[in-house]
Amino acid sequence: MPDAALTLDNITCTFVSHEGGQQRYTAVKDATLAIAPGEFVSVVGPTGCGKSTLLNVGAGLLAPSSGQVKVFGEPLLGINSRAGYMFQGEALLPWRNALDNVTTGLEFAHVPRADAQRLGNEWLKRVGLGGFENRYPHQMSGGMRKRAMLAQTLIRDPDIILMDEPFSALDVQTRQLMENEVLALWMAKRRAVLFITHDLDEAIAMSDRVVVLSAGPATHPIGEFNIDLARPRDVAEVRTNPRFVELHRAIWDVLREEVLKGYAQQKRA
Ligand SMILES: Nc1ncnc2c1ncn2[C@@H]1O[C@H](COP(=O)(O)OP(=O)(O)OP(=O)(O)O)[C@@H](O)[C@H]1O
Repeated sequence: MPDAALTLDNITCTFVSHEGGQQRYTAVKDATLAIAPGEFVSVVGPTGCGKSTLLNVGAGLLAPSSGQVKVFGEPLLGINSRAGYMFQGEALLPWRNALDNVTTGLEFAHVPRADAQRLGNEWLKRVGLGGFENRYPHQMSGGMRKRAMLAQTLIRDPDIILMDEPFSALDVQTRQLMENEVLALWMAKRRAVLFITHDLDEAIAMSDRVVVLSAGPATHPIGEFNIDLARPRDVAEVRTNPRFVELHRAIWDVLREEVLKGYAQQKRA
């Protein structure tokens, strides 16, 4: 069997709070998750359960307290250079136009400027921003900024794509358009994707597999579902498929209780 693209093996993350004494909070405990090359995996879980923490561990931005991360079979030490990371918030530099934002990563990788600009323009076209290369972030809509961020993440053709609720700030229509665009780009390249979302519909519509996390503290996977819906998929149309409805019910059965627990904890906090 080929190595998984990304393996999170028995990961535990304990944070130490320095406010008011040395309080410890174990956000993630003994979490194991593997993503095959070319596989699209979504992780869903209640708010604040530890989804971003797991993604940060996979990106090499956060060292786990225990456990191991492997990238194509090799232990990860430091930043995961085979991964591209698309954050939840705004990641564009306000003083750079769309083209210069999209090519930032290439610049860090010392790609010659002419090559970077050619690739940048190609990617801007691919995400529907052809002709907008000179726009600055404040001159773009939320959807346009997300498109630029997508191009910024994919331009280096990473083997692993990590996405943390990338479209949560968008209106429903723009969001569905972007989801379809991501699927089309993914179908063309078939990279490993770890997609974090709290939206179960989005997770099912996009993924090959949906992993459900327990409410925190000590979050870990408690359910895993293969999404056997045919591809290519249209994220809006697939929601009316009877199998989608069936999968939604089965996953929600597991997720519901965790969401309620997470909600109760937030109210207590
Ligand atoms: N650096 C840190 N120091 C202390 N606690 C942290 C740190 N990072 C995360 N936490 C805590 O760990 C828990 C999990 O946070 P995380 O951001 O991973 O959750 P999430 O599931 O991604 O949340 P959301 O759904 O709101 O995006 C939270 O209780 C959070 O407060």
